[in-house]
Order: sequence, then C-alpha cells, then structure tokens
Amino acid sequence: MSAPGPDGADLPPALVLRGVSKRFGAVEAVRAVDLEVTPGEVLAVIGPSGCGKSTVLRLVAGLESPDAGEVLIAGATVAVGGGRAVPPERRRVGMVFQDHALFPHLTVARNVAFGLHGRPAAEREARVSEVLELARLADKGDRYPHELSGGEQQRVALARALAPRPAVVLLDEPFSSLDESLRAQVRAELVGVLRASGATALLVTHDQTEALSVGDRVAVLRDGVVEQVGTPDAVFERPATRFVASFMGDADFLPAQVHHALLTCEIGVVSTVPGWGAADTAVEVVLRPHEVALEVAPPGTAEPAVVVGVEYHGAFLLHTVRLASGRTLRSWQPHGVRHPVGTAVTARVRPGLVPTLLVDDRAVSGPPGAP
Ligand SMILES: Nc1ncnc2c1ncn2[C@@H]1O[C@H](COP(=O)(O)OP(=O)(O)OP(=O)(O)O)[C@@H](O)[C@H]1O
Repeated sequence: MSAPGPDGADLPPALVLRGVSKRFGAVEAVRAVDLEVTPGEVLAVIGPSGCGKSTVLRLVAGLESPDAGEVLIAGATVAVGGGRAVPPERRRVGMVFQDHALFPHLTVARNVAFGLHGRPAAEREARVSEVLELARLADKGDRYPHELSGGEQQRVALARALAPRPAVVLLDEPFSSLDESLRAQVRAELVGVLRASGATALLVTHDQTEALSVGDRVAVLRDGVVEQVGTPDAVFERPATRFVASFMGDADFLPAQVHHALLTCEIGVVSTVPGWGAADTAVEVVLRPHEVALEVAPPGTAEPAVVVGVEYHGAFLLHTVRLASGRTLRSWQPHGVRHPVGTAVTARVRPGLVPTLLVDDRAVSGPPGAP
C-alpha cells in the first residue's frame, strides 16, 4: 500500500516487516510478523508481557537482526533474515524510551542537536529551534533536563528523535514511568507534538486505553504472533480472536445458538444474523459490559440473574451478575444507578448490537464451512 505524496507521487510505506522472525535460544520471540505502516500513521503495538513488542521495535531500530524475513524503511531494505543489515545510525529511525535517556550534562538545545551532528551549524541551529517550537519548548532550550518536569523531558526526547527527520519514530512504552495522574496529560501533549510533526510512529505499549486512543491502527501481539491489525474500532468491536476480545477490554463469553438466522443465548435474543440462512450452529457470543443492560427483575421472575459484585468507577458502576447457569456477566451502569449485591435482575443485550461470534476461539461471520 502506498500513500499519495505531496506532489501526487506515491510514497512507499514508511515501514514494512515481511515474514520477520527472531529467536533467542529456545524462545521464538517474534514469529513471521507482517506489518506495514503508511507515512504519517501511528501504529500502536500492544500485547502482554513477553509477547515480543520490544523485539519488534528493536528489529526495526537495528538493535537486533531478524533470523528470517525482511525489514524495509521508506522503501529501502535495512535487514534481511540471516543476511546484511544496515546499522541503527543509518536507518532513519528516531527513538523515544520510557526513561527519556537524555544527556544530563547537556542543555535541552544541545540534547536536541545531538542527532544532527555533521550538519552545518546554521542548519543545525535552525532545525533545533524548529523542533523546540514544535514541542512547545522554545523557551527551555538553555535548561538542563533535571530542571524540567517529566512531561517536558519526554517532549525533549521526542524533539531529539524528530530533529533529523526520521522516516519512523519508535516509542517504547514512553509513558510507563509516569505516574497515573500525569500520564493522560503527558500523553495528550506528546501525541499532539507527534501529530503536528506529521511523523510516522510505532508505539509500543501494554496499555489498552493508550493503544486505542493513540493509534491510527493497533497491532495486537501474542506469543510473537500478530493476532490482529486494525483500526481501534475494529480491534475493539470486531476482534478476530477470543484473545483479542479479552485483551482489548473487558469481555464475557456466553454459549449461543444460531437458529433460522436468529442468535440467542442464556439472556435471550441477541440479534438477527443475516447471512447464516438456515444454519443451526453452536457459537459463543462476545459481550462487553457496555453492551449488557440490567433491570430489576419483576417479582416472580423465574431464575433471575443476581448481582454478585458492584465496583464504583466514578462516572460508571461495573456490576457483575451471576446467571442461572452460574456464568457471570458484567454490565456498566451509569453514575447513580446501583443495584446492590443480592438484587435479582434481568440481563439483556442492548438493542442494535452487532455481536462478535466465535467458533473455536476465532471470530466467524457466517456458518463454519461456508465459503
Ligand atoms: N536478548 C534476549 N535474550 C534472550 N531472550 C530474550 C531477549 N530479548 C527478549 N527475549 C525474550 O523474548 C521474548 C519477547 O521479549 P520482548 O522483550 O520482546 O517482549 P515484550 O512484549 O516487549 O515484553 P514486556 O512488555 O515485558 O517488555 C520474551 O520471552 C523474552 O524473555
């Protein structure tokens, strides 16, 4: 896939990984990974600890070499499995780490100028001013890193990475060292700078909210394998696998039945499923807490669900209910709606849901075996 360039010419993808694998002894850290990032795009790479996120980033940076496959940056091959590799400093990548990795004895301006050595002094100075302006640090050029807040230090690190106009900026858990109360604000500021620069970025994170809110697309990794790549809506609303469904947000799974194009489960009719024809199939339906409605059960309701837990989250309350089968489901209720533990309720799927259906842990859009 190419993107239209400024003059109408097609630009090559900023980054391509094709069939990339990397093994450390007995551990296959990355297995046959295919990824493509278009110019100006931010791709968030997410997965549980040890799934290979940092290895993907290090393979792009040139800090590791692939055993198989190839890596291309802005159309140029920079690494081929078992073969030649372009060294990191010649790859046109910029890096931002969680600990900033700024030089403590250099001013902000000299930190930013660091990646520009070899360029004429006037050009270097002009570029440093430009990126400091972009990072809203124009008045901080003479300060030392320890004289800045954590968020400002992170923006210096980004400014330094952007200064040489890299083809791709690699961000490795850039917010994980910040405490929770600061993180959202620092993230918004940093992403603002990144967007304003028009840079292409690969963001490694283990935080689902971060991946969904920052990425133009999200790549979900598990055990070194890409389980799904898609827009934030796609990975959240149309997960390709049970793993993606449960990793990218809260999800409960109920056995369900398709019969005459109608999907039913223990809490009743979920939806129609056009395209299933007369198929009669056992599936599992993925239900997220915002998709489940609760009402106090009318007296005499046979086998009502029972509230077994209520968590206060400020704007919303997360209710957990136990169904007659013993399975549990979660439901977000708005602020002010609290069904105390022990309340008999009826659970329903909110109308309009286009459910994700799983067969053997993979999403299906029609009866198994259909073309
Ligand atoms: N240099 C290395 N030597 C041996 N094993 C390694 C090396 N680097 C990574 N691994 C292993 O490869 C796998 C993937 O590691 P990686 O650091 O890429 O995961 P990650 O998803 O970034 O994890 P985390 O979120 O915990 O940082 C892990 O099992 C890890 O132990």
